[in-house]
Amino acid sequence: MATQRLTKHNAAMVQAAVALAKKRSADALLLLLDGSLDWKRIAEMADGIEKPVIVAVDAADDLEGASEAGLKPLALNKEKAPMLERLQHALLEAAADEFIRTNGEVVAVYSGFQQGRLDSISHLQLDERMRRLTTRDLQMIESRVPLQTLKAVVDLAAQIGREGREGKPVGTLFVVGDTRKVLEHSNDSGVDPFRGYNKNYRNLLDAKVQDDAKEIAQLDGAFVVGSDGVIERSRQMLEVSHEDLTMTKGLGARHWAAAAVTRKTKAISVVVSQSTGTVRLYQDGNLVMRIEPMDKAVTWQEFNFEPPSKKSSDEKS
Ligand SMILES: Nc1ncnc2c1ncn2[C@@H]1O[C@H](COP(=O)(O)OP(=O)(O)OP(=O)(O)O)[C@@H](O)[C@H]1O
Repeated sequence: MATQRLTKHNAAMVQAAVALAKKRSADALLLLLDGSLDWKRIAEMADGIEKPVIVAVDAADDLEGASEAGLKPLALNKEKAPMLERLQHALLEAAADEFIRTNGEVVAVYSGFQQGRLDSISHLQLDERMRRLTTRDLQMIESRVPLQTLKAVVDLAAQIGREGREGKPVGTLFVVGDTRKVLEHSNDSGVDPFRGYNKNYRNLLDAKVQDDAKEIAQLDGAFVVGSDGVIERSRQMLEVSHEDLTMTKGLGARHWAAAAVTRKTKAISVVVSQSTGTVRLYQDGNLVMRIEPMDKAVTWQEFNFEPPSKKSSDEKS
């Protein structure tokens, strides 16, 4: 478990962020932390803020007691990521959990320069285009696959679409549910790296397994995933006829196969397009949801510590 100390300095920063959030009537206050804190104290300090006070840390364990204190807990699982990425991720997750509106204003306090020391406060105006599918959207297609599994797979797919792998775009396909039937329509396209592993090492609800899946997503073929989130097979080529389907122009074999398999089975397909990063969900052969990659809509600027050079400011004036 990691803890973050509520030093005099950190407390003063939280107070300043609370004051700013109140003054600007922000839609939420976000505390991006390196570990657990005295949540009751934080709630007391934020007293008077009518809007959500979100506390985000990397590990879910460190958020124990936060809900009870009246705060909105957010586990990030982004320990090694650079600060701006963690902040962006926290905002996206907060929007997905409906703690904030996707076009709201948020005051965020975080350690931008030194771990454990809250040194930065940002007042962020979120972009309306920062659209993230919400649990409510997913509930509409929950019918056959439990929401928890669907959410984990869609989150992972959106992440793959957004980030790719090592700077390269990655496309992939997850076919979720009705595995027995799905496997009747699929063949190995190569050695399946998950084969032979215990179920616990194949469950996509687990962050480590998600990382493994991101690696394997670079290889050809689809993941066949059970309703419980367990990867039953990876690297599968689907063989299904798709004569009776209609498909958006420009989509290729991966998307046709994804849609077709949901016509023949009760599974839901979650496809990431390599060329655009867009995630599409198919059910009964139809497109039921499309999620655009968000990092193309939300642009984050790096901090710039250098004052503009004399020359460039002259040019502007
Ligand atoms: N029947 C299939 N089952 C599983 N995977 C497939 C199937 N057909 C194609 N793929 C995978 O999709 C990859 C890309 O194929 P293609 O470019 O035709 O698809 P696409 O639908 O245009 O997707 P993208 O937008 O990602 O390019 C292939 O290299 C292969 O890994």
